[in-house]
Order: sequence, then C-alpha cells, then structure tokens
Amino acid sequence: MSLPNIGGEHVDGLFVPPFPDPHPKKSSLFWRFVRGWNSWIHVLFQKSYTMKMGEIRTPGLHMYIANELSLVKRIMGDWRGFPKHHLLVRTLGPAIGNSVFSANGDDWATQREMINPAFQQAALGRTFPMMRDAADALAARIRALDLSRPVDVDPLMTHVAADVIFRTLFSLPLGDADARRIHDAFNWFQRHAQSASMLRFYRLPSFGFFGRSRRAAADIHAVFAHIVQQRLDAYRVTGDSGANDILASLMAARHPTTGQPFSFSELMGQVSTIFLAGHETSASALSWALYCLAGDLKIQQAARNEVQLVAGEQPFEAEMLRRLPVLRNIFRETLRLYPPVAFMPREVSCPTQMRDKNLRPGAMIVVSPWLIQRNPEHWCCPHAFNPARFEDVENKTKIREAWLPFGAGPRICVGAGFATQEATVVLATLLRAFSLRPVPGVPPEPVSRLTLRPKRGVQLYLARR
Ligand code: HEM
Repeated sequence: MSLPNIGGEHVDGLFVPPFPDPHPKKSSLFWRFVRGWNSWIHVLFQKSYTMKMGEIRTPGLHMYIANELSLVKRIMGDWRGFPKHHLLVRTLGPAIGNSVFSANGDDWATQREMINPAFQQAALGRTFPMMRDAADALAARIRALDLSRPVDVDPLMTHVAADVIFRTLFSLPLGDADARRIHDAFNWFQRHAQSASMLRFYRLPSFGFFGRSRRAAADIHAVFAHIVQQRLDAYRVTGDSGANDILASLMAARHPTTGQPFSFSELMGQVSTIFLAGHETSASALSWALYCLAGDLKIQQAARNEVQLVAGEQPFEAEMLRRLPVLRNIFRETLRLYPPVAFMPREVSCPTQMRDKNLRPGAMIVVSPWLIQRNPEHWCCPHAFNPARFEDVENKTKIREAWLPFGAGPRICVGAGFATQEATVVLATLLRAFSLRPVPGVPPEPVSRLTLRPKRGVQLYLARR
C-alpha cells in the first residue's frame, strides 16, 4: 500500500517534484511490512527526516538509521568496522557474486585496487566519444517516435545508460532486444530481491522469491557472458586485449601480492557489478533530471542556453562539459532529491556505542542519502528543485557533508566521474534536440528498492527543436 504522492507542482516559484507524503507516526510492525514490500521510502515517517538516529526492530533484524553527519562520517569512513551488511550481500549475490560492490575487508581493498585504473581520469577521457555516440543514438531513437503522444522516458534512459556501459565495457553498442531484456530482467530482479529481503527481515520463508531473482540475474548475465568469454579466451592466447575499454583494463589487472589476474567467474562478477551499478543508477538519475527539467521551464531554458553558448551546433567535446555549470548543478540537485542509492546498509562488526545506544554485532546500520538530503536542517526548502542552491559558497561545507549520492569515504562510488560525464553529455544532447513538457495529471511516483526508480515510468511530451 502506498501513500499519496505530494509535489509535482510549483510552490513559491519553485518546482516541488513528487515524493511520498511521510506518515505522521512510526507504523506498526504489520504496516511496516506491508509498505516495505514494495518500497523502503514508503515506510518512513515525519520524524525520520530530522532525527539524529533511529531504531527499528523486526523479528529477523535489529536496524538503526544514522542521520547525524558526524555518525555518517564515522560509519562511512570505517570500512572494516562497518562492512556491507551480510543480508545485502546475500540479496545481491545472484546478480554480482563476490565483487567490488559486495566484498568486505582486505578482499574488498584488493578488488578496489585492481579495478581503480579502469575509472581514472585518462580512462574517462577515452570513454567520452563512446558516451557521445550513445547519446546521439538515443536522440535518433526519440526522433523516430510518434512525438504527438506522451513518451515514457524511463525505458529510454535505461536503454541509453545500458548502451553507454556496453560501449565502454565491451566497445560494442547495445541492441534494442538486449536493452529490453535487461530492463525487464532487472525490474524483475529488484522486485523479487525486495520481497525476499522483507521476508528475511521478518524471519519468514522466502517462498521462491530468491529463486526468481536468481533467474532474472541469469537472464542479464546471458546478454554479455559470451562476450567476456570470447575476449578472455583471445587474451589468454595472444596477450592482446582486443580493445581499449573497461574489460581490457579488468583483464590486465593483477592481484597486488600474488600477481594473479581475475578468473573468468571473478571477471563476470566485476563486469556484472559495473554493468548493474553503472546503468541502473545513471538511468534513474537521468529520468528524474528530465522530469525536473520539464517541471521548471525556466531552468530548462537556462540549461539549453548554456549548452548552445558553449557548443553551438558543434559535436560535443569532453572539455566543453567543464563549461556547463548550470547543467552540472541540475544533475547535482537531481541526485539530491532522487539519490538512486537511497539507503546504504552496513553491519555492526563489534559492540559499539552511538549516541545513547549500544549496538550489538550483526545489527544493521543504515546511512540514507534520501533522508539526509531532504533534511530541513541541512537544506532550505528541502523538497524543492533548486539547482542554484549549489552556487551558494557560504554553504560549501554543508553541501560537501550533507550531499552523498555517491556514498562517502573509501567505498565512495568508483564511477562518480564516469556518471557525471555521461549524464552531462546525455542531458546536453537532449536539451539541444528537444523541448520537454510534463503530462498534466500523471506525476511519476518514486519507489525505492535496490535503487530509486519511478514506479510507472516518467511520461513527458517531447518536441523537436
Ligand atoms: C548517478 C549514478 C551513480 C550513483 C548515484 C552511484 C551511487 C553509488 C553509491 C551510493 C555507491 C556506494 C554504495 C555504498 O557505499 O553502500 C556506489 C558504489 C559503486 N558504484 Fe556507483 N553510482 C553511480 C554510477 C556508477 C557508475 C556509472 C559505475 C560504473 C561504471 C558505478 C560503479 C560503482 C561501483 C563498482 C561501486 C562499488 C565501489 C566499492 O564498494 O568500492 N557507479 N555507487
């Protein structure tokens, strides 16, 4: 059961996009189960947004939420003391195995060291033309649609984000059929993984949900397993990685002490992680950014003017992106309002005191960008879409500490620079080619499972320019 959305309208000259109206009081165990079945953000109540630390008990889990910024810093900075929670690791297992997103301790540190080079500045520069090609292919796909009707931009954003990852991982564009297969399979995976998690939190049998999430994950793997196998076989024979892409960098990576490369199954784990962590999140951010731009025509026009001033009708170049501050702030503000990873669960590894609470080993402690980034103590008019807030130099420290859509500390998103470059080129391409208008009466509804997505897509009118 979901709460009514509020927002989707202008208040005091600012566009307030939709979010679930928080419950006045903490719900009972039963209602938390019912609401959490589909979406974590629908379990929240009013005080969740301002409390420093909260506590929730279910039959199978003792959970805390840490909102106070000093606690957030402590938790996110201590990757040994607060590893990824084993329930999250188990939920993600079928999709990403033991890879850099889910590993803990020294194993994580080694994996991170091995994948870092694929995302460094030089590598990012190499990926730019592939991102631009994917953005151009997206604009062509949209031009071929019947634009007299509303368009659901969400599957289009999933397609372009998956295409960007496909091109940068494998130097190959992603076909329409595979894009659809991935979109459907990951939605299916998220739905069943969410249900399986809720059942575990309540110590209930998983009723086959875990098995169904495994099948969905296998469907996604089938799209690229043969590519990884062929490239690895050729690399093992010739020593030639065959291209200058992320897969080449992963095949060339060596364990810092043993000198061993990733095995095929380790490589599949890293590729799946990069593929899923990299496209779901970016797709979500892009869909919400387009919705917010459609909701505020003035901001939309300001961003378009900036793009036109910097690039005119020329093809985009990487250096141009640095000269698009309005667009960059639109992306930041979208990630503030709709952080694709809304909750980051960690595990308490040894007895710990936090505020007035004694945390026991095994408890889950959650840091939530969704809550912190909508807390009125950190952000003025927290639910309003106001990209200009990021220009406020007086608030720089607060912005740095209370804005964490990419996480924080040593486990911060390895793809943050990649995602920013990708979103900027996709949004700039679309703003130059189309104008965007909302469809009255159908505001999107955010739901939060593994990632935060619009429940029934994002319907917009797009018109050629
Ligand atoms: C808007 C887009 C993105 C957002 C909001 C985002 C968000 C995040 C967050 C919050 C984390 C940390 C999770 C935690 O600490 O529990 C994370 C980790 C990660 N992200 Fe992203 N991400 C985005 C795009 C990408 C892209 C494009 C890639 C790769 C191409 C990527 C790859 C990863 C990986 C591999 C990790 C695990 C890092 C580690 O644990 O060492 N992400 N991301």
